Amino acid sequence: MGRLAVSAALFSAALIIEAGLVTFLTFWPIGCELRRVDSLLGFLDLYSIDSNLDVWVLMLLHLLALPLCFIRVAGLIRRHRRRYANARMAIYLICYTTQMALLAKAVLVAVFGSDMLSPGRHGESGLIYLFAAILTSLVCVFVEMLSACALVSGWEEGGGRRDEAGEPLLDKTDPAALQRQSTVAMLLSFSAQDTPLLLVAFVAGAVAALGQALIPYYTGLIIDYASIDQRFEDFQRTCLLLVGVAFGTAVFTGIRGGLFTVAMTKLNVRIRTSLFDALLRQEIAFFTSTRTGEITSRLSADTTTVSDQICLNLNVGLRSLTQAAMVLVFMFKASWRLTIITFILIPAIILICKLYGAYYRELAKAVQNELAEANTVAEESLSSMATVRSHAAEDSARAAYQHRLRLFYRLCLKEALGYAAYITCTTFLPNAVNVVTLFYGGNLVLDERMSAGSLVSFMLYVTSLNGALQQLGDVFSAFAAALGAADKVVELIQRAPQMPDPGGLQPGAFSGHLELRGVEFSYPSRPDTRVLSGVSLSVAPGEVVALVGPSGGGKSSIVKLVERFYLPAAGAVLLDGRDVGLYDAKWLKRHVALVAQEPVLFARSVRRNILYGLEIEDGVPAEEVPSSEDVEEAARLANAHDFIMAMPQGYDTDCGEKGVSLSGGQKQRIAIARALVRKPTVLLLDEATSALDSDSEAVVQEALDRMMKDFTVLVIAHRLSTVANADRILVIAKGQVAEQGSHESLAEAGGIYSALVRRQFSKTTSSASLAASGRSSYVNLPSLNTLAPAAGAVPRPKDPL
Ligand SMILES: Nc1ncnc2c1ncn2[C@@H]1O[C@H](COP(=O)(O)OP(=O)(O)OP(=O)(O)O)[C@@H](O)[C@H]1O
Repeated sequence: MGRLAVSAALFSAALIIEAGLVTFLTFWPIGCELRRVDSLLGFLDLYSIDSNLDVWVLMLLHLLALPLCFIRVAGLIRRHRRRYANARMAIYLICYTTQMALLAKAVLVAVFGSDMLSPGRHGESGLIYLFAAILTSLVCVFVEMLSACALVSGWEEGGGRRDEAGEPLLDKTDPAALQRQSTVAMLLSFSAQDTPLLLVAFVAGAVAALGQALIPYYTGLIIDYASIDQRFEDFQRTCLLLVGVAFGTAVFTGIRGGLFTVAMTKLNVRIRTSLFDALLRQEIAFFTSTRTGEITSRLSADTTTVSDQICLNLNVGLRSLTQAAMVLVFMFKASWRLTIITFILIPAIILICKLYGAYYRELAKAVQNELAEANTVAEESLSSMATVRSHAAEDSARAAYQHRLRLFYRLCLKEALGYAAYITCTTFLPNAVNVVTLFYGGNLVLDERMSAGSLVSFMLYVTSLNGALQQLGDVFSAFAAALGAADKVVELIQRAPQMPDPGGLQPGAFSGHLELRGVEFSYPSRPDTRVLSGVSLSVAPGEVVALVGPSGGGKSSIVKLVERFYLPAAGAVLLDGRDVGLYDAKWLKRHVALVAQEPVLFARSVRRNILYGLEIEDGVPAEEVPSSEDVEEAARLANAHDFIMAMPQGYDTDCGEKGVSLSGGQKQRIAIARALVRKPTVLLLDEATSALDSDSEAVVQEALDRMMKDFTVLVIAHRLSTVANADRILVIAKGQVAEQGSHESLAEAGGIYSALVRRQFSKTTSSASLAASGRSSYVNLPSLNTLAPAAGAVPRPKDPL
């Protein structure tokens, strides 16, 4: 950072002084009183000196510029020493050599006066000098502009690191610079869609800037007419003109502001939509490894920062730029000498802005990160408020949040200090320049080379230019902050999902034969821990297979693989003999329905919760959307119809956020209805009753028992009644199928299952025998999971211990 800052500072200083000089060399002949030029060939005479003060101004400029020009050339030669053949280097060298020759000549003239290079002797070569000066100036400015753009957009970032051949290392090794490139490209492509709107806004802004520049001009005229020339009619006319100009300026300023606000909103909507789309595309592993607070912070805070800051600053930036350009033209018209003096201000302000921009960008990124962390901590507590309350953990939640906020506050303090230093400099510099301008301008008025009105106009221009430049500085740092936030948003938008897209298979006939063949699996967040090792199982159409076994054995992971939340590392998950990945995702989710352990409902009506994923908005053709009768039938099957009808608005009752206004059992029954309304062929039941109290469980279990007769079912069960009802039982332990068979055969086999059953009986006070429980009756017995945790398995909070 240190070396980068120093070289950026030197680069910027040289660049700015050069730009000043280029302008100086180009405008000097134009600004000079033309009566002094007998012919164009006599242009060298333009360097003749009017007063001692002029000599000092010239000397100061040249003395400042020359060493910086040398540093710049030396830096160029060092950076490009292996690339002499490079065309860019050649252009640089020609331009700078010519410029240095011009500068040397200017210094000689400034020191010894124009006699030394008389027009008579050097007229011919002088003309060539003039064209060379203008041409080289233009080329230099163009090349430097490209260079500056590259620096800002990251093409030349990376601390100037180069490989052996002197090529920038960035495209191979610097992800930050690459990210910045794609951020800028994506933002440009987002904004490009509003080009007509932005063009109109820009034209309105240019007209407003012209108006702004005219106001000081007419003010100066009014002062001259009122105090010096005493021309009353002209005075009145100019006053009226000024009112007209002020009104026109206000109208165009309003148009520009309004249009930019519209563009800002459009950009915001576009960024949010793209980001949300990108998030919906991501694989499940992304959501388990990224905290929800961080994601929502990107979606809310960062997208707003990006669109607001970019549009606002584009608006202010363009306005300031056009205003500065217009004001400069008027300033040159009023007094070229004074204009050159004020030009000293530009390098200083731009240099400070550049350095501050780099520093601020880093800080802004850190502040955004810290805020996202604080949000995550708050979100974690707020989204699990019941758990926080039930463990009386409010104090630790508050402490964690306060800790994050303290870190955030410290960073903001740093940011504020940086801002304070920046404001101090940018407030002092313009005032210092005002004093110098007044001093020199006063001298010109005393020498009668400028009218008092022109001096007043000029001072108003200087104020206007200061304002424009200060705003440009603010724009620069705000852009930097917006780019920092945009980097993260664009990174998410461009993130490619780590799972291949599903196929488009939608077979007409589907029997629901489910098979896992030699499946090996690890979670992406823990690639070294094998969760399933060579699991093979098969569920025939219409069969009910129960998965039992110790906690952490891998039962839920099997269901997640069938749902294609994850991909197996080896082996295959097949439906009707074809890989699950080949099926169309929407088709698959209609034919293979899941009732999860902890049902999630959304803040919408009961009806829409049952229809979740099957509405017209989900891309389902109108004729395939289940009817109200279908919804009610599913709810009846799920034992949910009666309690739904008992609610004030029946199926239109709002479930509240995450279904808070319903009990656990009610939520689970709605989730079952949601699965049934799809009329699936395969049902996956993941311990659907484990989180319920015994009353709710009885009702839900009854619904499940009823369902199991009609579908191919893979059920993770820890209730003996469910297990006993199954056609086949698979014992999953340590990621493998340890045993399989019927309840009776396994209970007698003396393995893991019989140990589970034995221990369950010893814990049960009730003497209800398993055999007597029958296939359809429900017996509320303790969990099989509680009996024998697998060695090495991680116990999880959901276990009903
Ligand atoms: N998202 C995840 N990321 C990483 N590891 C996970 C994840 N989910 C589960 N695991 C781990 O995978 C292993 C198997 O978990 P799984 O949920 O499949 O077991 P289970 O047999 O269903 O357990 P339970 O009966 O308690 O639900 C466990 O060690 C668990 O810690």
